[in-house]
Amino acid sequence: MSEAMRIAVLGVSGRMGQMLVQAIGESERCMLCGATERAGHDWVGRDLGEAMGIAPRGVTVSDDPLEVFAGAEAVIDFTAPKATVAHAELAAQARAIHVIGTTGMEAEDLAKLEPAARHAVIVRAGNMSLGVNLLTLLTRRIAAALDPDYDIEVVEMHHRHKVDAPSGTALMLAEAAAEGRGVKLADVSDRGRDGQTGARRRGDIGMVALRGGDVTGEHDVIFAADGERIILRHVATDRMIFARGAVKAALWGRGRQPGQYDMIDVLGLRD
Ligand SMILES: NC(=O)C1=CN([C@@H]2O[C@H](COP(=O)(O)OP(=O)(O)OC[C@H]3O[C@@H](n4cnc5c(N)ncnc54)[C@H](O)[C@@H]3O)[C@@H](O)[C@H]2O)C=CC1
Ligand SMILES: O=C(O)C1=N[C@H](C(=O)O)C[C@H](O)C1
Repeated sequence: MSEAMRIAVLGVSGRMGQMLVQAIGESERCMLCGATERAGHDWVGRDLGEAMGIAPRGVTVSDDPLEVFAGAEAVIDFTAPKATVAHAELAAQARAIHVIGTTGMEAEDLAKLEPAARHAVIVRAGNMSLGVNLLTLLTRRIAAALDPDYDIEVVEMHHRHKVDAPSGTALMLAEAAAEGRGVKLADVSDRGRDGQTGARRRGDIGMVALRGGDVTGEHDVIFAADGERIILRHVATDRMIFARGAVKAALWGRGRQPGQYDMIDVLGLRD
């Protein structure tokens, strides 16, 4: 049996960071070797287990990613866009597999991942669950089968703490719909209608974001025509689906060529 993969969790005190600690603990194929938080965070310098209110883990939370990356085969990053861009450069230097769940990254942030991917494996997805990745395939297929008389709208709802909109998942689903239609999302996307918008343009793909309460993540893709609607829906009720997906991605990355990959690659669903 091959050696357990040494994985570090970045942004460990976060909603996803704590889930990732749990998901790594579930697998015999990997072990937690390090954890980071942003400088000034009150978990920095403390034993991770003690900070989480569980038994001591023998891992001290660090605000020095370079030191942590040096001892890791993979790092899992659900933090914030600028932090993730900085992490990518360091992961490339350390030749560590970089699993990125962070959403809200702008085109300029994504462009900065390209040089890093020449030296390291990057697996990035706006949603790491099996269900949503399957839904992207269905969305692409249905969009390809229907003409633009079927108006496509992506509606998402998340908890009140979410800081980016539309969600990474909504963007994945809208991209899949555009791909199915053979158009560029940038040319047809209609985000956040307000005021005198005029009538809906044929062929547009709309995205709407709702925020409230503790909603883990809900996404509908609606194909609306005269006389009928098709609605594809994914409802996440437990963040462990994302954390387990991220751990799977890290393990999948072992021995791969440097480059950028996504969960469709990890799940073996690319056609
Ligand atoms: N791809 C996926 O499947 C999923 C993606 N996400 C995305 O993951 C990100 C994090 O989500 P949550 O955990 O809910 O947010 P959160 O705010 O609870 O956690 C983010 C953590 O990152 C830390 N952080 C920020 N800058 C840092 C730095 N430079 N170094 C180390 N740590 C740093 C913060 O202090 C915080 O603890 C968001 O972009 C969210 O949309 C969330 C769930 C699933
Ligand atoms: O911030 C979240 O919580 C989530 N973010 C991801 C997104 O932006 O789609 C994935 C999931 O929906 C939860």
